[in-house]
Amino acid sequence: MIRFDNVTKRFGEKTALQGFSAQIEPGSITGLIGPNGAGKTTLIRLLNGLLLPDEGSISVDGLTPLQDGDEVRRRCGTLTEQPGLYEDMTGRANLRFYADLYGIPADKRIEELADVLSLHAFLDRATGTYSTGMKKRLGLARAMLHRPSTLLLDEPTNGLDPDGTRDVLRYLRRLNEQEGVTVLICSHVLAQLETVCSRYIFLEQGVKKAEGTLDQLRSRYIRSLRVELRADGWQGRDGRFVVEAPSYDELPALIARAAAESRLYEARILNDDLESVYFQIRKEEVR
Ligand SMILES: Nc1ncnc2c1ncn2[C@@H]1O[C@H](COP(=O)(O)OP(=O)(O)OP(=O)(O)O)[C@@H](O)[C@H]1O
Repeated sequence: MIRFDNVTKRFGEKTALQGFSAQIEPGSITGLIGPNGAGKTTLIRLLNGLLLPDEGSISVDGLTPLQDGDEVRRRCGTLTEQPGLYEDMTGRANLRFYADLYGIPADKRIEELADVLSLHAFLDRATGTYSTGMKKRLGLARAMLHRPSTLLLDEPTNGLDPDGTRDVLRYLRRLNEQEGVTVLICSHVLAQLETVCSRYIFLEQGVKKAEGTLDQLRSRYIRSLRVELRADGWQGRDGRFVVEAPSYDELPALIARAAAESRLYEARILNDDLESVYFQIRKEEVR
C-alpha cells in the first residue's frame, strides 16, 4: 500500500505539489494524469526517495522514504525516459550489472523476466543495436530485477510506434498479473492508459482534482451521453446520426427504438472515454 498524507513539495517559489493525499492499493495499476507541470514526476521522485516532502508524509508498505530510504528504494522499481542501459553491453550483461548492484543472484531472475517480457531473441545482443521498444522492455526488466512491490513508470511509451506501445502495455499487464506488482504510471496518452489502468488520479498545478475508477469518474463528470447511431438509409454523414441520452439507463430503450425503426448497425458512445472525462474534469472543480 502506498500512502500520501497531505504532501507538499516546493522548489523555491514554485509549489510543485500542494496538500496531496491518496492511497494506492496493492496490485492495482493507477494512472497519474495531468497537464505539463502538474506535479506527476515530482510525485514519482518523492516516492522513490529522490526528493523529500516539505510537509506531509509518504509511506510504501508502511515504510517512509525519509527513515527507511534504502528499504523503500528496494521495494520500488522505476522506469523513466532514460532506461539507464550501457549501449556497448548486451542486454544480459546490463541486467547482470544491475543485479550485482542490488546484490541479488542474477541468472534465474533474468531468465524469469526474459520469459515474461519475451527478451530471449535479443538478450545477448549489444543494447546499442536495440529498437526503442526493445530498450523499454529491457528497462522494464531492469526495474523488476529485485522483485519490487511497486513499479513507477514515467511516460513508458514515449517514442514508441503503435506496435511497440501495444507490446509495452501488454507486458506491463503481464508483470502486474504474474508478479502482483503495484503499478503507478504517468502518461499523457490517455487512450493507452485506459487499456491498462484500474484507477486514475488527476493532478493540476500540484493539486489533486479527482480520483477513482473510470466508471466512478464518468458518473461524476459526464452529464449526458452523446451516442452515434449508424443505420441504413439515414440522413447525415454515412448514415450516422448523433443523439443525446441523459444517462446510461436511457440507452437500452433508445437503441431499441432506433433498431425498431431502421437497420441499425452500430451504437457508439462518443464522450465517455478517459479523454472526455479528462477534459470535463479540467473544465470544472470537484463537485
Ligand atoms: N528540480 C526542480 N526545480 C525547480 N522546479 C521544479 C523542479 N522539478 C519540478 N519543478 C517544477 O515543479 C512543477 C511540477 O513539475 P513536474 O515535473 O512534477 O510536472 P509533470 O506533471 O511531471 O510535468 P510533465 O507532464 O511536463 O512531465 C513544474 O512547475 C516544474 O517546473
